Amino acid sequence: MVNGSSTNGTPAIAVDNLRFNYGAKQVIHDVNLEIASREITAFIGPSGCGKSTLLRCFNRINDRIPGAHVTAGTIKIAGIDIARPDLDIQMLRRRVGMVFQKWNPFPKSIYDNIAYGLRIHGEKSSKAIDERVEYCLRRVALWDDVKDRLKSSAFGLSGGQQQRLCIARTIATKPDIILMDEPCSALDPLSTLKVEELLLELKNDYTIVIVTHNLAQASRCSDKTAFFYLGKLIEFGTTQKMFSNPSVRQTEEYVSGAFG
Ligand SMILES: Nc1ncnc2c1ncn2[C@@H]1O[C@H](COP(=O)(O)OP(=O)(O)OP(=O)(O)O)[C@@H](O)[C@H]1O
Repeated sequence: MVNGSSTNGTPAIAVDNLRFNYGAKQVIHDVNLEIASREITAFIGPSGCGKSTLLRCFNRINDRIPGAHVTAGTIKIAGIDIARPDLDIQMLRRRVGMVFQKWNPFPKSIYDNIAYGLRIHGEKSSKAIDERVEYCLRRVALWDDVKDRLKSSAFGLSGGQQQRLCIARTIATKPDIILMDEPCSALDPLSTLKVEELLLELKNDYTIVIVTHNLAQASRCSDKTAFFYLGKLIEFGTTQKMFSNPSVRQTEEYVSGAFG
């Protein structure tokens, strides 16, 4: 069971000597990484370097891909090894929520997009559900836009609003960690800015890990940055240092746009 957020200095996510394969092909090579609570950590690196794969290891969503498997090492969430045989996977995915590149609201009303997960997790009180729906929509700055059309289809919202609805849906079930895989890459600049503002607000309560190709976004939003290349973690540090004075030449070349 993943139980509660990390406290007392325990990292929100601790990756220890992780190796990961798709079939016979190794795509993550001996990664060691500690992600602190209540921070935004950005994963950057050229296409195919393993950012999304590593992100998807954190809630074991890769388990759904035939042949995809961890071959060595461990991942601990709030100190709990998520490979434990008795781990409750549904609980893990509730604690470690995910937002995808292409927003994917359910084909339901705006209200039901959020209420659905609450009901699935056993909430029966309609008053409690109403309150949670409003709270989540306020947290993502959507409430004022949608409060008069909660029963309308989520598909009637703009792309940026749908993505914020998906974030609201993710926080509805009170995760500790939110994984975001290129959440803004299909959004226009204004919607991107709104999501970035939202991330900065949400990090007061959640640990956020974001995969992004947008280096300006990583430098604007994140506290820490991890740079990956060919499945290896090349450098990890404060975003300020990673972008202004990285220790490794490859990092410097990547953040300065020399390759990737
Ligand atoms: N389902 C899969 N089956 C087999 N190989 C895969 C699968 N998904 C990804 N890979 C391979 O694993 C490696 C890492 O891919 P991954 O998508 O994690 O990288 P990434 O850094 O997130 O790339 P991008 O920025 O393009 O999304 C790549 O070589 C990719 O081709």
